[in-house]
Amino acid sequence: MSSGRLQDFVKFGRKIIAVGRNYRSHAAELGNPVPKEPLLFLKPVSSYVEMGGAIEVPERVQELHYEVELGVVVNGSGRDIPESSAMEYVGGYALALDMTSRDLQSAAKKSGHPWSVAKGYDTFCPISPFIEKEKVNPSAARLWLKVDGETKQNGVTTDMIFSVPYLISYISSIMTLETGDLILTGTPEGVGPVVPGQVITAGIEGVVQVEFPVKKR
Ligand SMILES: O=C(O)/C=C/C(=O)CC(=O)C(=O)O
Ligand SMILES: [Mg+2]
Repeated sequence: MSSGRLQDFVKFGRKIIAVGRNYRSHAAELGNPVPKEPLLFLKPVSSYVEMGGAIEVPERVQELHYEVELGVVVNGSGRDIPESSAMEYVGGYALALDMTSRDLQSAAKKSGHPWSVAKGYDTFCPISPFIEKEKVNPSAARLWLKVDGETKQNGVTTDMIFSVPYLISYISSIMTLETGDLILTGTPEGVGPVVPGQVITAGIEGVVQVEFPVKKR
């Protein structure tokens, strides 16, 4: 697949595979145990919103949280990928927000239900433009997020429990990874609520910055 099309992963990618609790600091702030193996869930590609769009708060959602994350854009099709060759399947990166209805997620957790509703509404995956592979060190990228100019998250991917190569290998042992798929690698500490009227800015230090207003759906 040409790199031109890879840059359009938002339109052509088939899956958003998200990793939960991949930073000890975030697991601790929500009172969750540190996972022994990656905790995976899927978000629909219909949840993408690109720069110029807005994050929508649905009527049913009482507490919408931001989570800044490093996204890994897959290039190539692979299953059972060894960790040693996993980086060959990285086409590039993106900065993403794993927007989460924390109230619906808490209710789902109590009932033993999946997180698809809490994580899957339209606009719940704000995304930066495609970032070339050479521009990001996935084991030392600083992620930051501000709400109305006030810093809320500031973490470094060095603190991930499971590294990008490990995640690629692990995920491909379950489902085939395909060009344009996006892996959301989890959020560092500092998650919290946003309401309509606020503006989120976020970035990978020295690489990319995004801005998304929050509005009512
Ligand atoms: O377990 C919880 O209460 C919440 C976990 C998440 O939402 C996990 C993530 O999406 C993450 O760590 O990035
Ligand atoms: Mg997340």
